[in-house]
Amino acid sequence: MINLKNHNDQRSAIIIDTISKAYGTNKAVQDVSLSVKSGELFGLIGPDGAGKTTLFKILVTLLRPDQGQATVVGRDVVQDFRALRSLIGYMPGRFSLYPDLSVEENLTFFATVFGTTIAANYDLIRDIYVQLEPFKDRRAGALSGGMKQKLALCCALIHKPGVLFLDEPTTGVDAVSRKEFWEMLQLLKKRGLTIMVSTPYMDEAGQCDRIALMQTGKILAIDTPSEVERLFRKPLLAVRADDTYRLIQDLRQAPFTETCYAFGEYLHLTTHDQTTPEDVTRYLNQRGHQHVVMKPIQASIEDSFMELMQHG
Ligand SMILES: Nc1ncnc2c1ncn2[C@@H]1O[C@H](COP(=O)(O)OP(=O)(O)OP(=O)(O)O)[C@@H](O)[C@H]1O
Repeated sequence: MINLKNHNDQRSAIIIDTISKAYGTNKAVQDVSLSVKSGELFGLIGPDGAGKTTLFKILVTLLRPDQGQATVVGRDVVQDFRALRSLIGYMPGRFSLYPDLSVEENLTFFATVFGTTIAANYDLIRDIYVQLEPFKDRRAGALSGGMKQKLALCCALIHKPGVLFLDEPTTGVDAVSRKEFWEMLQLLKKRGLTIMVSTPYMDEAGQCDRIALMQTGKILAIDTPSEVERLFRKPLLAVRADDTYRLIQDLRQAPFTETCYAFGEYLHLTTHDQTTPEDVTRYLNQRGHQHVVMKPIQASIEDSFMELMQHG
C-alpha cells in the first residue's frame, strides 16, 4: 500500500493510494494503488470493463472516489480539483470534439476555455498540428478516425499541461494511425510530459516505460513491459496445424495440457512438467493433424496477462 504521507516523492507526478469506486454493487475500481514518475509514459492495460475509464475520471477530477486518495502533480484530486484542471490534459475515450466546429474552431475553443491562444502554445502541438493544418477549415465530424484523434490530442495539449491522461486513444483507429499516435506520444515524452495512457491492446504495452495490468477493478501487476513478460515462467510452445478448431479442442482435452489459448494463427500451449514437445507431436499425429508446426517461444505481455488472470 502506498501511504501518501510517506510518499512525498517530488519525482512522482501521480500517486494513487487505495482508491475504490463502485456503481451500486459493481466494484469498478478496487483498492488501486500505484504511482507514476514525472516524465514517465505509463500504460494502464486491460480489457473492456476493467475499470480504466473510472480510474481516469477520478484522476482528472470528474468523479469522486468512494475511498482512498490520489494526487496529481502534488494536488489532491478531490480537495484541489479546480487548480488541478488547468494543470492536466485529458483525452476521453469517446469523441470529445464539437463535430460542427472546424478543426481550427475546436482548437480555438479549447484554448479559450483555458484562457490561452493557439499561438501562445503552438510549439507543443506543432509536430501534430502540421498534419491537420491542410484540413483546418474542415468540420471535425468529417475527419477520418486518425485525424480526429490527432485533433483531440492537440485540444488536450493546448494549455500546456504537465500531465496528460489519454483514455484508449487508439481504440477503433487504423493500424497506421495507431503507430503514428504512439510516435507522437514518444515525442511528447521527450519534451518532459508525464503521460498516462490506457489501452486494451497488449501490443501497445511495449511502448510504455511501465505498465499496470488491470482486470475487474484490480491491478494484477505493475512493472516494465519486459519484467511483466518475465512473470510468465513456464516453457511456452506455439502450435499450428491445418484445422485450428479441431487442434484447440484436441489440445485442451490432452492429458498433458495446462493451458491452451489462441493467439492469432498459433495456439500457445503450456504443459505439465514431464511433457516433451515429442509427446505433443505424437499425440497430434495420432489424431491425424496435418502440417503441424510447433516451436518454443518467449512469452508476451498477453501470455502473462492470461496467466495472471487465471492464477492471480
Ligand atoms: N456510470 C456507470 N454506471 C454503472 N456502471 C458503470 C458506469 N460506468 C462504468 N460502469 C461499470 O464499471 C465497470 C468498469 O467500467 P469502466 O468504463 O471503468 O472500464 P474500462 O476498463 O474503461 O472499460 P471500457 O473500455 O468498456 O470503458 C464496468 O463493469 C462498467 O460496466
